[in-house]
Amino acid sequence: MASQTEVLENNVPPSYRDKILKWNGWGYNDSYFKVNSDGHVTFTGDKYDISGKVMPHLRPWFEANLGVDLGYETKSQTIDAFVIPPPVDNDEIYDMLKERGISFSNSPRIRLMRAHGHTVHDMINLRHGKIPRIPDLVVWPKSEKDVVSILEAAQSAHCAIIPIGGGTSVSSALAVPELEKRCVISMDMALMDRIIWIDRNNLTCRAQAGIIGQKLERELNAKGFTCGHEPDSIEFSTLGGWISTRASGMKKNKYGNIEDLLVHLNFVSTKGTIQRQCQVPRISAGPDILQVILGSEGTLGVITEATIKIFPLPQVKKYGSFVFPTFERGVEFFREIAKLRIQPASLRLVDNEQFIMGQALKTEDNSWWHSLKSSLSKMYITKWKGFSVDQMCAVTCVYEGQNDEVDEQERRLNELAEKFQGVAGGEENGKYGYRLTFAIAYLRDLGMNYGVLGESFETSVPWDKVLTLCNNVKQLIRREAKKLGVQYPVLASCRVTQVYDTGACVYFYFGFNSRGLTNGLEIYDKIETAARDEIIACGGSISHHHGVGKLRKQWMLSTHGAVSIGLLKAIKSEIDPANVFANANLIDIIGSPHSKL
Ligand SMILES: Cc1cc2nc3c(=O)[nH]c(=O)nc-3n(C[C@H](O)[C@H](O)[C@H](O)COP(=O)(O)OP(=O)(O)OC[C@H]3O[C@@H](n4cnc5c(N)ncnc54)[C@H](O)[C@@H]3O)c2cc1C
Repeated sequence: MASQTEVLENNVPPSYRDKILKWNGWGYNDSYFKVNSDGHVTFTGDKYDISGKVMPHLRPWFEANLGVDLGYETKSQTIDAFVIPPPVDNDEIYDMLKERGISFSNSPRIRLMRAHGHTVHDMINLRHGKIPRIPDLVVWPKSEKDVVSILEAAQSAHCAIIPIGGGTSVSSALAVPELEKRCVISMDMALMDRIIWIDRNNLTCRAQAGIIGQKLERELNAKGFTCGHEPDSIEFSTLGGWISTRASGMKKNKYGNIEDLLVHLNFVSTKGTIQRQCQVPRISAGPDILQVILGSEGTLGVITEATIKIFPLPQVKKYGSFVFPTFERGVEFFREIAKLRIQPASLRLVDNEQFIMGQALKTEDNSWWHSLKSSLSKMYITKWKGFSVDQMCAVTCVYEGQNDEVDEQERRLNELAEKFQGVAGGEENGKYGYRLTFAIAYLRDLGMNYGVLGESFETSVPWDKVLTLCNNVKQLIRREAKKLGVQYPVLASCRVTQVYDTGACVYFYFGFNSRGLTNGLEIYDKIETAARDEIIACGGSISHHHGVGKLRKQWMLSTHGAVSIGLLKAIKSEIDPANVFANANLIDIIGSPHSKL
């Protein structure tokens, strides 16, 4: 790492982010996929179900589906080789923070750890390149009072601020705009991580915004409650991050999305604090200001505390699974579930490509796929039921509730599945599908070691367009990749992850082997942009839950129209006239250095 002449620090707290997370990949330092000396893939560490296990089908899957050659490695540079730009110094802010007793540091590594999220660009820049502009200073408020104090100091010393929660953003929301000349402060919310109170009568909980999902859930569970919000990033993402990105969790059918769970919050802006005077379940008092803050992506101010709904822990949690002969049948099944409003806590339909990928991740002893290949069940599925292994797909579900409620849900789903030629696949396969969720996030890093560029992206779409959108986008990805010179098989796969009355959320995985290409990332960008254009042409949205950040900003105008964008700009210039919150997410601000207007 390039040295920096002077490191200025005050009372730097020990931080999980700096101690146990990777600097150039996803998740915990000790947890990653690797190829053993005998050529099989295993998962290291001891934090996940698959830790320490061998996945004998994974390497062949990578070879067949992405043309990966273990002889061709694209290892990451080391942290020592990484060139970190020097900070924009601002003596005034250092002095003011010290006077106010605020913890801060401008150490290169601490700044780097807060300079990015987890897009493919972020990862490629870390592994093989550099990040041209990173925060100049990191601060750690311990309370709302500290947040107010930091904002005052930043305004007075002409600094910009970017709040950071878990740093799991996949929209470039945390990237510092390259043209920003001011000293940029990354406000790390990690020390504001407490549950403040739990109200058992009204079933609400007040927590500080920096609390990480897994901690919030663990502490609520210990008291007999759950908040029910379970994004796939729950291990690292925060309450404040969820609100500011309008996050969605896998169990939204039962508990709701973050906007349904949010009752109240405190929001510190450069104009003062927004705080509703009463904590009521609903209010008819003009447009809802909470809806302006939800999804504001750090552009307007800092969420410091929030009150959310909580629920008694369910009596039963049970998994289920089904296989369907085709994706079409699976979508019809989901459509009917939504019509009848009988969706269990979570439902996922994976296409054939993802079904096969899921099987490739299983250890030999527990592979459903493996047993299908060799046992009577394969005969049952393929011969008697007429399923083709190249087309079948799977549904996994989570049931949560009272005993009789779950029994009834299970009974109705089993009955309905039969109508669409679905075959029950058992609880164990359902459970495995969900448990894999957290490990799958590590898979991209393995691919990147062998030249694979991969990403996931998502959308929401009306029911009548789900199938067209899924088929068209997958075909487009393969077509564009070929046209742009990708020489190996391309992964284009999707799953339906949320159902609504009027439509669904569709989540895509896309990846290709960049071996032999000099401009892999450019090709990647062209394909992703074309895929997003296709999504929109097919009636989908720019995002269901990942948000806009800077990555999807180009589609904001066509999504909302000029009048609405004008309104968003007016809100921004009213609440943050000096553009202190200068991450440049969502919209361009007239007069700001990044503005194209
Ligand atoms: C493997 C993986 C799985 C994911 N799964 C899901 C999923 O299932 N559902 C889902 O919705 N998303 C998912 N995401 C995306 C991401 O986790 C969410 O966007 C999440 O809500 C971000 O929270 P965070 O705390 O990490 O925020 P960060 O990444 O730190 O920040 C995101 C944005 O919020 C702002 N921000 C953060 N905290 C505050 C605050 N207190 N006040 C004001 N602004 C703030 C930041 O400035 C930034 O603009 C996933 C991402 C990854 C990498």
